[in-house]
Amino acid sequence: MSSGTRPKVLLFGAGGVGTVYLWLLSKAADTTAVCRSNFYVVKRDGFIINSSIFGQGLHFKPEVVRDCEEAASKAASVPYDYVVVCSKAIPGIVPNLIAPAVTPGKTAIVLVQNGVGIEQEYTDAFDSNPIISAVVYLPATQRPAGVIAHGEVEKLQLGSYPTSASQIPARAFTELIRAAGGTAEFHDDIQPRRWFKLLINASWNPICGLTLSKDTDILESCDEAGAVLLAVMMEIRDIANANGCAMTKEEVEYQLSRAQARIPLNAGIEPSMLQDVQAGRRIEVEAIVGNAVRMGKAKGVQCDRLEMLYVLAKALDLQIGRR
Ligand SMILES: NC(=O)C1=CN([C@@H]2O[C@H](COP(=O)(O)OP(=O)(O)OC[C@H]3O[C@@H](n4cnc5c(N)ncnc54)[C@H](OP(=O)(O)O)[C@@H]3O)[C@@H](O)[C@H]2O)C=CC1
Ligand SMILES: CC(C)(CO)C(=O)C(=O)O
Repeated sequence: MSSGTRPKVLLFGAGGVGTVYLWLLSKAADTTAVCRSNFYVVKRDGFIINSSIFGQGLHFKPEVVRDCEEAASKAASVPYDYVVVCSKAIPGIVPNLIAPAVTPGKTAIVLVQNGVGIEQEYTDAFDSNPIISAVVYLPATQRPAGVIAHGEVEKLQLGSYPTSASQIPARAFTELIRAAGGTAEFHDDIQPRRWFKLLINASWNPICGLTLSKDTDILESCDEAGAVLLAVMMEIRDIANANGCAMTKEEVEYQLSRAQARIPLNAGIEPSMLQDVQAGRRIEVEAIVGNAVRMGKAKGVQCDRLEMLYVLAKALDLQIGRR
């Protein structure tokens, strides 16, 4: 590790999820965050996290930079051990942006993002660096800039990418998150965990984003809704199964039941894709829906409902991009 026993971490994507991990990691590592629209606010006032788990009004002032070139110049001769990517998973952009802060053969890149098929562009860009793939359960929103609301779950599931790569960097990062007080599980193969989470994201995220509705509002909208959601999730399950990540119908029903159980509590969730649509931001349509559809079609899996969601969400994303 770089300085004594404290590893050196750069966060790229200081939004809802990233800031909670920045706060946690700052307890066990030397941290710096790349900030964009929140740069001036955070540089002046720091972040405030209101978390159902860690406490309300948590104030901290991290080291912030405007981009990875500035991060690299501040790092001087001591390279980053980790670049943690918590921006939205929009393909074709981030590897170039983080490159100045990535030391070949040294810096591990940790992808804390939703979706499937998101890792390969990092392996292509950084073929001598460890790539760590992380599935994240952490409902969080940044509103206004610098103020993070975090709900009742915090869990990372981590593994190497590709699965055959050395496990040492992913295991070390898992230990770092634990040492910082977070919840982290190492998995020999992280891909089945990605698909299990995708059951929720590839179904609820586009449906809620396209309808400007919380998940429970969809379920309550008409008698047909529950069966349609189950059918979409079963298509995702079939694609996962065809790609070597077996899931049972019971696991699918469990994922659907989580939203059903929140109806009497009046506790609907606004998935991140809905929040992005409301804020006029580009959506993670390829990472969360498009990649799965393509992987399904390549294996001859029937996924008409998911494909329809992809086409609609893609058109919405392009429309947002034109505004
Ligand atoms: N939010 C949630 O509840 C959950 C999210 N996830 C997943 O976690 C990942 C992160 O999501 P979330 O935290 O919601 O994302 P946010 O949109 O809250 O944060 C992303 C951050 O990345 C920053 N960013 C993007 N591009 C750049 C750039 N070029 N330079 C500097 N900063 C940049 C954004 O800055 P700017 O503000 O300037 O755009 C923003 O602060 C996603 O893959 C999401 O699907 C998973 C579980 C739950
Ligand atoms: C499951 C959920 C809704 C929150 O953890 C999510 O992953 C998202 O908002 O994208």
